[in-house]
Amino acid sequence: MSIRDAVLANLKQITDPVSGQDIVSAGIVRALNVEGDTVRFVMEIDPKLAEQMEAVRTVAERAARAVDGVENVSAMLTAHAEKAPPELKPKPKPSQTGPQPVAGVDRIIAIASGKGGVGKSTVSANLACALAAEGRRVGLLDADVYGPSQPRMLGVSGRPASPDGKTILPLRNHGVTMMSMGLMTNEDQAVVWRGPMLMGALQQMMGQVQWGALDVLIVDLPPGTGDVQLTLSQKFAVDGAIVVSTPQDVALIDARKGIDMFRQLKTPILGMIENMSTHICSNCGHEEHVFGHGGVVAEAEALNVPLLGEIPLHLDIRVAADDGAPIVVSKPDSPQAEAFRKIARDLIAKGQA
Ligand SMILES: Nc1ncnc2c1ncn2[C@@H]1O[C@H](COP(=O)(O)OP(=O)(O)OP(=O)(O)O)[C@@H](O)[C@H]1O
Repeated sequence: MSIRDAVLANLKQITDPVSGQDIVSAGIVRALNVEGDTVRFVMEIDPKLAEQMEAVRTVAERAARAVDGVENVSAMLTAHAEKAPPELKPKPKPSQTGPQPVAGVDRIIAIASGKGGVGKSTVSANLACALAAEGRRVGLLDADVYGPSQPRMLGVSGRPASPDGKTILPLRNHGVTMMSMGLMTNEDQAVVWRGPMLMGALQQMMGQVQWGALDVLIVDLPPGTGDVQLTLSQKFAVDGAIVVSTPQDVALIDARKGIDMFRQLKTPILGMIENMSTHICSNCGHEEHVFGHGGVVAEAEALNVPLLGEIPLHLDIRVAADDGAPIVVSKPDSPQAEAFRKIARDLIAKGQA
């Protein structure tokens, strides 16, 4: 049994005091991430129950640590999305609070997805590295507080330094300057991310991180249409959004919501990327359409947005991401890397990156 499965099995022994189900089935345990002997996950809870759930969090951490091979466990409490998101009806703000540029940053591109797990972070990391390989000065902000994955994907670790206590020094690898909101949270501390906190944290990341002079800052957003997306588009001059989706109907429905949101926020949509487009067997090269095929092409056409590219589902892409060197860095000449590199070159040719 893998460590992940063993941790999940132990967590399933814990009852959610609210629903009476186990905390995994109740959907409380999210973004479970195993890296070597370190296990991280978040527990999505009703913020009103934070005190009561803190006890459950402690038990959950202990249960995860009981698994053989696990040394460190970090479980964070996060507030689950409350009510209908206010972002559906954004109110225009007075001009002085309108979208502002970030000093030294020429362009901001947001990478979004309607649904989690469709490969938004993988696309962001590869696109950032591919743009850097083309000679662009690239920053990557991992704004996915619920499941920060860029430190792992880009192979960086450690907490960013702040020599003066005001500015934050980003990390750098594969030619990309990177900062992750996940690196700012204290691993031992339970954090309930509420809307205003998220907004504050995002503003801090954009304004206080010493990005230096960048041609493009890529922002890897959390999935869905929430506070982070809203704040980013309302407070910062976002030049364009790219929406990543798999060809499945369920993912596409959510992708459409994301596109609607950006349209309402008047953020230009640069296009859609179909990820996990076809599965290419790493042994025999046989192609298979695991999640269907062509769904995103059709959707992009229906929504009148460009299709920027199709990325195959390939084991090497996943392995490269887990090993801290995205495929465009670890196997730059592979057809899988070429799929990302072509998108990067096209964006540069159009003056968008
Ligand atoms: N084209 C691909 N081929 C193979 N594996 C992929 C591909 N794209 C993504 N993956 C893998 O799928 C998993 C989910 O990808 P990723 O973390 O990029 O998704 P996400 O949309 O950012 O998810 P979330 O926002 O929920 O964190 C990862 O293990 C990643 O390595």
